[in-house]
Amino acid sequence: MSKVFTADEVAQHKKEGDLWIVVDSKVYDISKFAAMHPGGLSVLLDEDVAGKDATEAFFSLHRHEVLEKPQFKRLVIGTLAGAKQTIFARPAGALSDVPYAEPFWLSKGYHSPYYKESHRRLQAAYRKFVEEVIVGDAQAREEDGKRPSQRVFDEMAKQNLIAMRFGPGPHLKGLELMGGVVKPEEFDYFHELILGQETVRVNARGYTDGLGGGTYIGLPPILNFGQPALRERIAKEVLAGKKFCALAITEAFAGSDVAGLRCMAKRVENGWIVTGTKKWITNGTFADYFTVGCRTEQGGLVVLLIERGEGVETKPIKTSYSTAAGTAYVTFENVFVPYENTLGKENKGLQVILSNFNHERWGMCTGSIAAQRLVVEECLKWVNQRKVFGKPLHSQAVIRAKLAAMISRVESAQAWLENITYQMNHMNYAEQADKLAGPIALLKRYATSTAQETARDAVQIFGGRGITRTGMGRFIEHYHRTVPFDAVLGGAEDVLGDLGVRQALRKMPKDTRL
Ligand code: HEM
Repeated sequence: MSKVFTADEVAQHKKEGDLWIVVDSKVYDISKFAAMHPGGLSVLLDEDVAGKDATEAFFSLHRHEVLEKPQFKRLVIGTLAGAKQTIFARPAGALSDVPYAEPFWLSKGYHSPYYKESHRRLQAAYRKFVEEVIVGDAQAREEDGKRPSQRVFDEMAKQNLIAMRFGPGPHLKGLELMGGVVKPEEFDYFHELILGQETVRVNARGYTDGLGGGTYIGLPPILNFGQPALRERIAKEVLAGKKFCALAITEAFAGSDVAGLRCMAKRVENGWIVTGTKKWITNGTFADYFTVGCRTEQGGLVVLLIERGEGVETKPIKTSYSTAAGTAYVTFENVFVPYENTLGKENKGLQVILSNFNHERWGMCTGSIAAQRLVVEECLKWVNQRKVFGKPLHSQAVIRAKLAAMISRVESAQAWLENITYQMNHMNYAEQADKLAGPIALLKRYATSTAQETARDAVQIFGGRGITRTGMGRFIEHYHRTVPFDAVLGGAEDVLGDLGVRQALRKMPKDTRL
């Protein structure tokens, strides 16, 4: 690698079997690799490529990460005399300096009233953790469809990250959070927002849901409505990453209209007998505990904690994201559930189900908006390096107009999210339910509908690459394919929009007139 070659020396090696090229100051001997090159041999024998500096050609066809792979790093035999490396991968954990790639509070020279030092420390530590511990597993599992590796859950549990995902609260008491970067008593919703936004950087939507998505929505009803003994037992195992929860509300018969559930719970001595089905249950294929919404014989609803066991069957549902999310169809056949597994009161199940919706939807907004931002960064980089008609792609006004819309959408969504997060920090749970259910529903509707516009624009910018699962546009293809999830989970856009407006109308003063 230390050897220095002149341009003339490199130029001597320009034929099949004896082929060198230069990419970003490094000399590659691709004599043997050329025959295996996925882009073919002929492109490498082109007179502008063989024995030449092919940096520009390379970067218009490959992601930088190709050069980082060990099998390709090995092809480097030296450097080009007088040339300097100009393109560097962002080191693990570092911030991006592409404009708008980071929210304002993380962009050099900008300010924010919301974030303190503990937020910055958590962000820096967790980004590094995500890139060093999670990304590799995420990309591999998104591909093979297996659930996130136990190793990742174990590492997360060591840092108490699983506990932190549930936001501020007594469950954090006495814990050392991410090596002590934030104290349990100072942990607030902005810390939780950071975890939500950084996690999506793994760019694997199914995996992200696999990484505790079910627990994120399935555990809170247990923590908030379970008997103390049950609560403690389950929280201990789940926060340690050893057991997993799933929230089992939706059915083939009922989705956003939870009042229409058909899964039946019959009262028997010391408990319940449950029979019915549930569909689209995130983490269901590997969950140990199911927080299940059931109809009672009185026609009301009850929420029960059902443990995996006799009569409980789960089978995977293939959706447009990977089975790493463990999305399942769940059947309960005459399952006996002890009475102490009742969460909240009999026939008051709707209250239990609805109680966590705001927090859940807000959590979805954090991820959805951060994912939108990653797409903006991908597009800005691409338009900068891609040449069309001899000029960078950004020299086209229509492309700049698309970027203007994309940037505006993500910045407005982030600003709205931070405002709501600030409100959450200053309200108790009941106030949040009263005052923020509407705004959170409207924000989620906005975030996910703008996300879909951004996905469509990004595909137009990337062209064929934006619909190809490998290569330059692979994250755009992934985003475009999986973006509808955010728009459906936690309530479809139209339902949420309607909820937001109905909440506002309920609060209209009776005596107001134009
Ligand atoms: C060190 C040198 C190179 C390595 C290690 C390399 C590696 C690869 C790899 C792994 C792919 C598969 C797609 C991807 O993962 O991005 C690919 C595709 C391709 N490569 Fe290269 N490549 C090299 C140099 C070049 C050069 C100099 C050209 C110049 C024209 C070229 C042209 C192509 C083309 C046309 C494709 C297909 C792109 C597509 O399907 O969109 N490669 N290369």
